[in-house]
Amino acid sequence: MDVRVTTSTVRGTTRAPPSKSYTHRALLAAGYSDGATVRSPLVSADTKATARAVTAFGGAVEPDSAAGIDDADALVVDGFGGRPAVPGDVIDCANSGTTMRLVTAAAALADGTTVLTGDGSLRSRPQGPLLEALDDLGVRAESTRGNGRAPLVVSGPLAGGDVAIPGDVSSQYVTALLMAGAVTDEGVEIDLTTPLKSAPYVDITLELLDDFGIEATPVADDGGALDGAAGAAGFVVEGGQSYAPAGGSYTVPGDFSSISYLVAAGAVAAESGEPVRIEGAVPSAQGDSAIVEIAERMGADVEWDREAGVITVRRSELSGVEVDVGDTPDLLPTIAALGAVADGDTHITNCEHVRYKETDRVSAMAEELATLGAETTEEPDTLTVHGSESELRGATVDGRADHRIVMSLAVAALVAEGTTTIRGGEHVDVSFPNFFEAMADLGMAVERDGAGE
Ligand SMILES: O=C(O)C1=C[C@@H](OP(=O)(O)O)[C@@H](O)[C@H](O)C1
Ligand SMILES: C=C(OP(=O)(O)O)C(=O)O
Repeated sequence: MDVRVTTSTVRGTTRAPPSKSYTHRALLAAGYSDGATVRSPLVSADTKATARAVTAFGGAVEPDSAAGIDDADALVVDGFGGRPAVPGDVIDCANSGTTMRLVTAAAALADGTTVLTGDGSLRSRPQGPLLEALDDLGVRAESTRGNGRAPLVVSGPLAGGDVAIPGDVSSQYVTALLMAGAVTDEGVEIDLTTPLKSAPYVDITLELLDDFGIEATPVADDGGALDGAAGAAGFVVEGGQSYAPAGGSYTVPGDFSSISYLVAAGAVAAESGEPVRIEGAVPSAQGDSAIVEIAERMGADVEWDREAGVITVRRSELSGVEVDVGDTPDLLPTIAALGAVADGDTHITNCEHVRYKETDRVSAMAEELATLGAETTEEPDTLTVHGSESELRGATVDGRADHRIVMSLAVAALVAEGTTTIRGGEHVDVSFPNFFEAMADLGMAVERDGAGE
């Protein structure tokens, strides 16, 4: 679907969608339990893939009312009690890397064979280190094409044990092993062979596991317990634990990766003197809350009332900065879009792992922002955007079938002169299904294939 965005200003109050990362984990953790309710879930293409996997393992995921899953205020999960059944069919993880990694480790617990696949993007992403780790733990875990990519075949059961895995490809391997490890007989000890990137995502996992009554510990080189995943040499999770959230339910916080587009839109295009207010910005373990500090460093007029969970942002002149995205890969497209509007160079460093996402987001942003008139320089682990608002001109850009590329280009399109056509606008359904409705409510001039404003 083509989306056309014409230069416009934004103002008013909007609400952050619920967190994709927490929803995936909460649905699977509820699956590992005897049953639990997930309140304020993100219902999107990716989280539906995790719900399908929970169902395939013998659980069930139902909306709490007759409203239907897309409008559910809560999802009632009937769990499989730590013992996934052998699925009756292939599990389709669609576009979701989180689903594929977390479900591959869950599948290893089943006493039989599970087959996992996904769309073309997901079948190009790296799964090799997780397959090797499971293989080392005595599970048959293979790529059908022998290239470390899906389709995958996993035959359990997994008893647990000690395993080594790199930390610089995807933190989701660690999350997967910790979540499954808690219900093994022997537990799992993970030794990182390279430093962990995207560490805050493992903190999200540890926070959620704690809320489900599961103990898992990051450890230092000397084996001592650490407070968080940053700088960890490994992780330990005891086996034989039971998932059960206090009171039988878990509430998902707002999503800071999604909030990043709302903050960026306000920073570049808020109506003069008028703020954009974003509700649902409650503090949690999400590393992507760094968007507030990054926007501030660029010169944005932004305030975060953490207690109220409200971010207020007004338009201001932005300047280029240097940002290390080792911990916050999903912010790269947003920062690149901000950089295209800012004055001077924005250097985004430590971003090689951002190439392993739904698409190579480093190249995608370098090329698509260049189409809008921004100069960009790409290196293996650095993207530099040589910004200047006056240079951005509406053009036809390719969203690369990647939700974050689409949403970031839409932010740049707010200030690009004339109309920008973004191809593949429908892919926002992966993480922020009502993105264009929310932006239109704030004032974005947007048309979607005859859908109007
Ligand atoms: O665990 C998670 O919820 C995620 C981890 C990150 O991936 P990597 O750990 O592969 O960098 C992030 O990019 C992804 O959007 C969500
Ligand atoms: C990379 C992402 O998600 P996943 O790895 O789950 O596909 C994302 O949401 O940006």
